[in-house]
Amino acid sequence: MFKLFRFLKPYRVSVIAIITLMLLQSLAQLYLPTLLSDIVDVGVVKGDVSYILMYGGYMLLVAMGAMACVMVASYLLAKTATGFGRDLRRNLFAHVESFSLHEFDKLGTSSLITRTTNDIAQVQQLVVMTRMFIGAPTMLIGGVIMASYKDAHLAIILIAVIPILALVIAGIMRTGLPLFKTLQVKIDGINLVLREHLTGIRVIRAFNRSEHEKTKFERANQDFTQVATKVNTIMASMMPVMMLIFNLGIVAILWYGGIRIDHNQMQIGDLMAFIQYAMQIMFSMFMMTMIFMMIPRASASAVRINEVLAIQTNIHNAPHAEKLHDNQTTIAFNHVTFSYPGAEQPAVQDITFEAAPGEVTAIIGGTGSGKTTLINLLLRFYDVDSGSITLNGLPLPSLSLESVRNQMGYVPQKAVLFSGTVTDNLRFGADVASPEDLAHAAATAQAAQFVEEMKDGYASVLAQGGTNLSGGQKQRLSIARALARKPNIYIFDDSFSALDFKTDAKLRAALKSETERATMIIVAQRVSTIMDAQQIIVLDEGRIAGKGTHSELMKTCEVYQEIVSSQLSEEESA
Ligand SMILES: Nc1ncnc2c1ncn2[C@@H]1O[C@H](COP(=O)(O)OP(=O)(O)OP(=O)(O)O)[C@@H](O)[C@H]1O
Repeated sequence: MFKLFRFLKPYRVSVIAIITLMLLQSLAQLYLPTLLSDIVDVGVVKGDVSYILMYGGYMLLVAMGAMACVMVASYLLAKTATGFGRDLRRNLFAHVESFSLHEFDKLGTSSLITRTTNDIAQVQQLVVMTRMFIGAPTMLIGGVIMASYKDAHLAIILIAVIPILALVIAGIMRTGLPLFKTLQVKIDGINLVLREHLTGIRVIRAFNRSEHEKTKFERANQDFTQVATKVNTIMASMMPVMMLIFNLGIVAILWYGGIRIDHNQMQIGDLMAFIQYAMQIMFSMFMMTMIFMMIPRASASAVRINEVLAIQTNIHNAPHAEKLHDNQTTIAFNHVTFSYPGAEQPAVQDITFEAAPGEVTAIIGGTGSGKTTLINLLLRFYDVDSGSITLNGLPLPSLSLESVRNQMGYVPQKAVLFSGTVTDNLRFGADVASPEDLAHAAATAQAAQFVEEMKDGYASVLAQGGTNLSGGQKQRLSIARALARKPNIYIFDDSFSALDFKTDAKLRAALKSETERATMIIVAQRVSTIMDAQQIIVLDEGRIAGKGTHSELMKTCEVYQEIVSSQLSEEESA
């Protein structure tokens, strides 16, 4: 957890001020009972009214000073803690941004969300407690010293009670500590079910699985509640036990104090002050218990945050990464093999081909044959296990990630749009594109007509994820977004599947003139989409089963023939 406190560095002046103010406040609190005992022993017992008024005035001043210290410290602390939380969230978000898909797969989206929100809130809460961190031990040690100063004999009772209390707290904490970690994992579980439920709501309703989902949520919720109840029960038992031990201590102090006053070994005012110190000690132990209750949970959260911060993704810019700034790009896969982490079989194996500028390279194959994997590798979402991918002869890892991705216009298999207007979405990868450029891209992608028919045209607001559009419309906007970038490399990952045959054909015809000089990689399920490609790569179970034009493959590649015969009539395929 201390590692995370490095994020408090920018607030060191505030932190020093808070510590100083809290020390002053504690000292003032410790001084008050002594003033009270003086008022009683000197003023009240001797009937000296002016002494009472003067020392009463001192007490008021000291109490007000203590209050002012607390107020300023609380203000500074609130500012520091919220700033700390904001900085930590910002850093964690930026760090997660750098992850490759491998790290996302490993940690899970839900857990990353919990870690960025709930876990940070736990640690932030601990920073808010800093006030108690300083106040509690000072009051405890100061209280014992002052009480001993008032009456060393009576202080023996206090000194005997404190270790008993400390032992009880330690025992309870030992049982509760491991449960705090489990608690955060259970929150991950709830987030996971919730996320799946909210994103898959349509499918859940269509399949009448609402009840099943409810049960799943109930189970996750119940799991969390069980652990939370257990933790709270353990923690709740702490207060009554502490109170009991302490009250017994007070009874003992009153009893023994009474005897000492009886024997003229102690004054009444000193006993009153002693009891106040005992109260302060008890209060500081309460505060310390609260801190101890927070620390395990916050440290479990801190471990989870540090876990994320400690992950170093291996997909980053090499120290002297070169920038790719050619206008045309030749892509080459050289004996590329890649397995997803934990997978038994490589997803793609010994893949070699070249995609030249001005040409269309199509990739076709059955489901799970590795088509999207090749695209993931080309976009450097993952690094290859063996072999290499080169752009204009330069290996992908030697090039700056930004410059490589700047060259690419990627249209994913499942269209992803963002909340905002149509223009915002089209401009996503082309900040400087003019409205005319965007309209042109939309027209090429066969999206112009439906966008213009929308209530506010290009200024129409899209719902989160583009849910107010049809699948085909989303797909076309996603294509227009890639076109607006005017990239050197186009990557269409099965991007025409949501389009009807007519729109598919019109779009491809419009694309041809736009992308004449570009390197086109088209992954497709439909043979009709890629029949005209200069090169077709046929994938089968992660390996290349054939390479060539449509007519060449029709003669040489059995897998291709099977795909074609399952889709086209003989006349079309000839
Ligand atoms: N993130 C992942 N983690 C582990 N295995 C994966 C992952 N993504 C894909 N795979 C596996 O890798 C293999 C190739 O998947 P890929 O998505 O490349 O196939 P595809 O040809 O694009 O399929 P489709 O046409 O159905 O989209 C499959 O066996 C799949 O189960």
